[in-house]
Amino acid sequence: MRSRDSDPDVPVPVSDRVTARPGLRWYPSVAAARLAGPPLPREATFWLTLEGSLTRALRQRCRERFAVHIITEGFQTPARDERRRLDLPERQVAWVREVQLCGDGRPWVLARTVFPLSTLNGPERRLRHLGRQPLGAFLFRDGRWQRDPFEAGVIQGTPRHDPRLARRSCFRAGEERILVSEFFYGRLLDHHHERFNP
Ligand SMILES: C=C(O[C@@H]1C=C(C(=O)O)C=C[C@H]1O)C(=O)O
Repeated sequence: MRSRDSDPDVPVPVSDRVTARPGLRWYPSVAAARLAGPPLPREATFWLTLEGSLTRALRQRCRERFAVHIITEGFQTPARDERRRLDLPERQVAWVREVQLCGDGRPWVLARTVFPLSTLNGPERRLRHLGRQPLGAFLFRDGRWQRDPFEAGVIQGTPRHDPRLARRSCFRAGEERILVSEFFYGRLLDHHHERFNP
């Protein structure tokens, strides 16, 4: 498994992962999260339901530079709820990529993508070698990949600037599918998206 990509601009601990954080609860939709979960910041709906590429939306909000910071990439056994969404057998490994999408040197989104082994054939072989190229550049390029509706995640009991909200959905292309989970850091949620700056 490749370790963290050294990037002096983004001084964040490698352990900064939220997938297993105890305070994380998933809801079937943003509406369900609003009904049953704690009050959500006004900006939550914008980011949790944003259609199209999140990368593109974040790039538009950067003053200087956007960067993908690799936290880890490698073969792992996905979490149980991830295996369930991808219909993977109990012990099957998958290719897992965790990155931070950073604007002007600060992490804005922690993204975790689970690629079943069956997806990594043919042209999708390159998905194991994305490096600092954002996954969105590949998924939104040719309309082959369609996205399922979002689930909304709420992380309670977390420090203000850590990820507090999340979304996840499957991208599908024929029989292939990948699960993309995106965790939004507080600094993205605390600013009105039109006037957002880090
Ligand atoms: C799916 C997209 O790609 C983004 C970039 C990712 C990556 O580079 O690993 C993962 C998920 C997304 O936040 C997107 O831009 O919407």
